[in-house]
Amino acid sequence: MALPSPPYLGEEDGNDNKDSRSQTLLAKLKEKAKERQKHCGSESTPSEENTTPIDLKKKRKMQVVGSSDNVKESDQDEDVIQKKKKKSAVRQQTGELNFCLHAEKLQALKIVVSDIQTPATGGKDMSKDQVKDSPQTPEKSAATGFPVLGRFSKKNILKVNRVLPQWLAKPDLIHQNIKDNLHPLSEVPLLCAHLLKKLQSNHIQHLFPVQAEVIPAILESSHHGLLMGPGGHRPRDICVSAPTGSGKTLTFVLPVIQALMQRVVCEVRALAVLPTKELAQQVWKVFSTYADGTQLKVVMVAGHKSLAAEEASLSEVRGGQRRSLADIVVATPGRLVDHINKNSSLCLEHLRFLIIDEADRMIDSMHQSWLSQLVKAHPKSKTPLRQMFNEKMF
Ligand SMILES: Nc1ncnc2c1ncn2[C@@H]1O[C@H](COP(=O)(O)OP(=O)(O)OP(=O)(O)O)[C@@H](O)[C@H]1O
Repeated sequence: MALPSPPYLGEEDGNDNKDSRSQTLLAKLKEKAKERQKHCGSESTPSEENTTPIDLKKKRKMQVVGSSDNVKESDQDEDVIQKKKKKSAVRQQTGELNFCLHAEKLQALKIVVSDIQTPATGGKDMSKDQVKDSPQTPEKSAATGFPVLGRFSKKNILKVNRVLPQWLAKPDLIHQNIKDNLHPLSEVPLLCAHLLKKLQSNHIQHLFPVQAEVIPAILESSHHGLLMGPGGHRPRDICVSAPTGSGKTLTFVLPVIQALMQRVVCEVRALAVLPTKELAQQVWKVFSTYADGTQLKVVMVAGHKSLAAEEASLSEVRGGQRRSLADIVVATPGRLVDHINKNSSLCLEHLRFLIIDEADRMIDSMHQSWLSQLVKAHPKSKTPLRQMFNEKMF
């Protein structure tokens, strides 16, 4: 039996059927979606209050995934619309939550800030006077219990008055103008005939101001011997500060030679230390010039010769006994330390005059610790340093 074929309704009728079917399907889906929305809304509302935005997102995602299992592929468009709607709802909710969280944070910050500003005044600002009077140690915040840092009071610092020693605070001032303050040799007291003659033979008729001031002072202090100054006191140390070319070299050369020229036994009694070999050579030359005609011997140890040659010029051994060959030694710091450390030919037992020329530059070479080595080499090293400096210092 043949089945009755459906009546031909034309192409338009077929299309209508399809449309009506899809419309009904769409209507169903919409209903489902509405139900789901209602369902989701009623479920999520109470719990979302206690969840973080991240949890909410996860939840939404789970729901979306769960719902997609039940929906057919043809429903994807509708699903996307629903997702967007949900997302916007979630964003709105999370925005509110974020706002709430921010507000809470701000509140917390406000509490902390107010603690810092007003720990002890119950929220009121402290006046400047109160801050000044506040204790030195940091207080603990009443609200947090943490110590509040940075609240140290200002203390008036006592002004320190610099006190210079008398010899620096009240120095003997010497005229700067050399030409208008020349002193004829005949007027200079205590200068011996030998040196006057030597000066004249070197075409010097006048002494410069610094020379006229310092030479008599040194001669006076050594007038009663090398160990004792005026009144039985130890000879004074002397510090001279004068410009270049003012004649400082003769200022110490002349009195040292005059003080030593009557010596009986040759021993190193004067030591001049200079920063460079060239300066040592200049000073050695001046010493040699004015020591000429006396029995004084001037020796230079500045590295211009080998250490052994310098050693030989300092002393010799005769009859099993060491004999000094130098009364006045002119040295550079480096070589001086070498001789002190490496051999015993430099004996400083009888040293009476220590001359530190170019003292400002010599401070730079103090890293060689030549001065402390010198003090150690001196037999009076166990006595205080100032006694070591009984000699004159320029
Ligand atoms: N009374 C004097 N009359 C004439 N000339 C002098 C006199 N005293 C020193 N001179 C000469 O003046 C020059 C400078 O002297 P000197 O080298 O002693 O100065 P200084 O103060 O030691 O200088 P610097 O700080 O550069 O060593 C030298 O040529 C020296 O011969």
